[in-house]
Amino acid sequence: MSLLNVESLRVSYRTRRGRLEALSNVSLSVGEGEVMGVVGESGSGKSTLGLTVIRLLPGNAVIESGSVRFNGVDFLRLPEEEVRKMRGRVISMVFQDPYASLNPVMKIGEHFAELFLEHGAASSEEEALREAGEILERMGVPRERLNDYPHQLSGGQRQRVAIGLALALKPRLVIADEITTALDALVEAQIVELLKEVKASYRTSMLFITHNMGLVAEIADRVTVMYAGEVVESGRVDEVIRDPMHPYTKALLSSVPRIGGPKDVKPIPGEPPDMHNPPPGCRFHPRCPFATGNCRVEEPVLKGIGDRYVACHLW
Ligand SMILES: Nc1ncnc2c1ncn2[C@@H]1O[C@H](COP(=O)(O)OP(=O)(O)OP(=O)(O)O)[C@@H](O)[C@H]1O
Repeated sequence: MSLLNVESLRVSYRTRRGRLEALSNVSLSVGEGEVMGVVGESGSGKSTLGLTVIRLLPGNAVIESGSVRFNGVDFLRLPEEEVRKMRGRVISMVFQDPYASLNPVMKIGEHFAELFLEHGAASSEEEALREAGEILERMGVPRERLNDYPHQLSGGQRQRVAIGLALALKPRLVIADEITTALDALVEAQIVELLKEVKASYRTSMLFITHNMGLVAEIADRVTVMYAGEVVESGRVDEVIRDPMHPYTKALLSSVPRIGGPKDVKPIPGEPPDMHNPPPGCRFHPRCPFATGNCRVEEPVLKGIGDRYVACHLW
């Protein structure tokens, strides 16, 4: 059985313009020690998925139906108090902006000490700081930085600290949401290297959310491709990259420069739909070069072909 099982998840937001369905019937699973890439353009529902899994959705979100099973337990039905105890210890999240996990008026060391003491993972502040120093060094940040405030660090170091905090209590699942997007290319490459080391040494499962298929290729074992709140394709990363089945996956792959791949990067023509009013039939049909009449009226269902899944009438 997988560590994380998301089944037929439907999540909407109440907005001034009415109800917006951000996730429509989304299913995926993440195995023990596995990195699942979740990829798609802005607005496809990736962050909503991550926030649902760790139960940090904003107040205007409504989980309409579906389930999130974590280690066999129905996570969406657990009392908030239990979820709070699990956050950080069993499941944690790293955001695009490291300040989402860092308090500007607390020293780096204090963040770790608070986390360890709150979860009973250290018996004294000295022990917590000793442990924190080791984690920082594993993250490639000098131990002396424990005495600094977040603003005294570079953007890359701040993100390393946020990753260290997320891993500190050795959780079983880390959700990483666009964690390199705000960094320049060089620092991004260093963080990707760090994540590869983390993957090899911590064996933590990861939901790696990104709009960049190139990063998925570097880090993930399997990938779930999302478009307009739906899963359009999933499978092993190497297979999906070698032989993408969904026209959207093909377009995503041609829109990123890859090491050794073609240099002529083609942006995906058109725009993702207004999610208050998504198109009928296949949501990708207005941008799809292969769309037929059927694609405009009938919604494709996700079909399994071996261990690959694709939602496209062409298959
Ligand atoms: N708090 C909110 N209230 C209302 N609508 C929201 C809220 N958060 C997200 N949405 C909408 O839900 C849809 C999915 O957004 P989400 O942030 O999950 O997508 P995403 O793929 O993570 O995109 P991005 O990379 O831009 O964050 C979008 O149409 C977005 O405008």
